[in-house]
Amino acid sequence: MLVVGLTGGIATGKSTVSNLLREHSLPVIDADILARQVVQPGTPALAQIVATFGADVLQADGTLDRAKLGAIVFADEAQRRRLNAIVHPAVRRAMLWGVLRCWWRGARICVLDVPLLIEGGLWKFVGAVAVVYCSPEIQLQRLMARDGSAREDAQARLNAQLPISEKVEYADYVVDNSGSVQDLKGQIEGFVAKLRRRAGWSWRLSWLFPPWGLLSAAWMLGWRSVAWSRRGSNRKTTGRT
Ligand SMILES: CC(C)(COP(=O)(O)OP(=O)(O)OC[C@H]1O[C@@H](n2cnc3c(N)ncnc32)[C@H](O)[C@@H]1O)[C@@H](O)C(=O)NCCC(=O)NCCS
Ligand SMILES: Nc1ncnc2c1ncn2[C@@H]1O[C@H](COP(=O)(O)OP(=O)(O)OP(=O)(O)O)[C@@H](O)[C@H]1O
Repeated sequence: MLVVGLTGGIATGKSTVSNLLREHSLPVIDADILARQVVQPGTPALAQIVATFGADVLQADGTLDRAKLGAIVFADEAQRRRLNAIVHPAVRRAMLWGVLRCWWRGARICVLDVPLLIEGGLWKFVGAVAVVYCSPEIQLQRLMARDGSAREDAQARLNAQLPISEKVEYADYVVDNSGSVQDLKGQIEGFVAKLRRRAGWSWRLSWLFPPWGLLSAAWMLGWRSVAWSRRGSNRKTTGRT
């Protein structure tokens, strides 16, 4: 099964792209949704959040006050790291189960929509990285319009992630979402066709004979790490940072 890591900057359009991919019958596992599920009342992650940030980050009904916690963690990197250390392991476990479910159902392609795919190092473990791009200015405008947030708050969220120009360097595919949603739909047609070609036919073999799947996954991971380290040394010799 081809596991595609879909990422981008905040509000560059990952969810919009994910919805279009679902319309093409590709299964999408959304890390933002999982990150909400793992902090539902009664979960160990929510208990750890309360122990770390205090009961003030809860609403009267016992659910997480996301706006309050967001205001804390997007203003302070150390606090954000503490939150990430609680939530990310639970999200990773849930994603792994999601991938296994896709494989079990015989999916040929499975898409992981993960905002922090590059920052968290998960990009190394997927078969292909797709980055949804738009310029930082468009990103900021869309973020402010969607969340009704002030420019400084939106900028603080943008600053909590690697700049989009750096994420693009990790991409096997770039989806340019600077234009209209109609333009995007056209690009997604081509993108899905490329993914289907890349997934090929060997997924059937992997499903019927799991050791083949494990071997080809190990080969792919090894090849990606060699290709990436070569790219890294080329960048050093050409003086790029
Ligand atoms: C801080 C929280 C409570 C704010 O909730 P809120 O509803 O306002 O935002 P939401 O979860 O919808 O996230 C919106 C976007 O913010 C960005 N974002 C979220 N968390 C982070 C983070 N820790 N670091 C950088 N960017 C982040 C992502 O691009 C995400 O798509 C929430 O984002 C959270 O629990 N974050 C930690 C978990 C996490 O890293 N989630 C991202 C996917 S794993
Ligand atoms: N091509 C487009 N033209 C105009 N608006 C768009 C376009 N693509 C997405 N948007 C809007 O921009 C906002 C951000 O898009 P979306 O929610 O898909 O981004 P995201 O990358 O998933 O965000 P997050 O990182 O917060 O999860 C939404 O309000 C969406 O409707």
